[in-house]
Amino acid sequence: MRGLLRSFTRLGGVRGYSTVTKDLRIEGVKHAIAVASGKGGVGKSTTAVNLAVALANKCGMKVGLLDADVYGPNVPIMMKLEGKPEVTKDKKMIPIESYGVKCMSIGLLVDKDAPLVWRGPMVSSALEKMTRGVDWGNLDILVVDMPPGTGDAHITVSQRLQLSGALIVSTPQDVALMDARRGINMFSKVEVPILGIVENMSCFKCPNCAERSFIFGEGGSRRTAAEMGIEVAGEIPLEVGIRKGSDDGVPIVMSAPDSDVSKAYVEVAQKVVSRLEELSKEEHSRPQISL
Ligand SMILES: Nc1ncnc2c1ncn2[C@@H]1O[C@H](COP(=O)(O)OP(=O)(O)OP(=O)(O)O)[C@@H](O)[C@H]1O
Repeated sequence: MRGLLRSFTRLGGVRGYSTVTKDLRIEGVKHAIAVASGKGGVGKSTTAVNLAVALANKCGMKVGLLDADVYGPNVPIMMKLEGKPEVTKDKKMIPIESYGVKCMSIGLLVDKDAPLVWRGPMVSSALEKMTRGVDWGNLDILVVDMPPGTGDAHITVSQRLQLSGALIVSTPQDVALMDARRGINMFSKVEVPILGIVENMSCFKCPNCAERSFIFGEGGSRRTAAEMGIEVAGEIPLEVGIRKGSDDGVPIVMSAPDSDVSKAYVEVAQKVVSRLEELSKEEHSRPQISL
């Protein structure tokens, strides 16, 4: 339904009216959401992984994780995925399950150390294979770890998956926030609702300091969110255990569920669930025109 609404509005149609068409969402997948960042290295994949694990293990959702970061697919290491995906009779790949999450990554299909060189339409066809060529079964939420930046791959994923929303990850620094704004504007242009902004490494709790044991950032994401009319979906502290967990293939939500960091990820997951519920209600209450 929303597929045609979006194409319609993109072609200059009138906002607020939809009409009946083929739904482009993946069969069996209720919501696909992007975890994106304007700038690279801000913790997008770490957020995607811990969000997916929190949604599955703390919110009782059926969850998939698609590593669409074609330039640096790290999910296989972060989720300790081993082997190649099996293929069904109708040639669909079966995701590999880890920590209760069904995972698929381009990193599972290529040699570990091979350079990933994408030319022309190759990114688009790889993403097609990673989305429609996978037997996801029934999922409440498919979390998509996007490539960093804003580009062709983002538009392709937004359109192919009919994203229900996008979560933007940034660090508190101005340079990261400037790129985050670009990301937010790009998703707005393709009519993907912003679920919120996650400020990663937002503060540091010094374990050995007697005084001033908390060092806070300057609340840059709060300012950016307020200026752009979006919500702060969470603030994740800087925590050494996160890096170790990623390298060892054990997301911190699993290894230290009672830590402040894990609680922060669970709060992000709960906000995502309630925001998706709100958006579904809004979509159902929109006026519809049938052809
Ligand atoms: N809150 C945090 N505290 C400490 N380290 C973190 C935190 N979040 C992420 N990291 C570490 O920062 C590094 C970059 O994180 P990550 O790979 O998730 O970023 P990314 O935005 O996905 O990067 P890329 O742009 O390359 O895809 C990793 O080593 C990760 O373990």
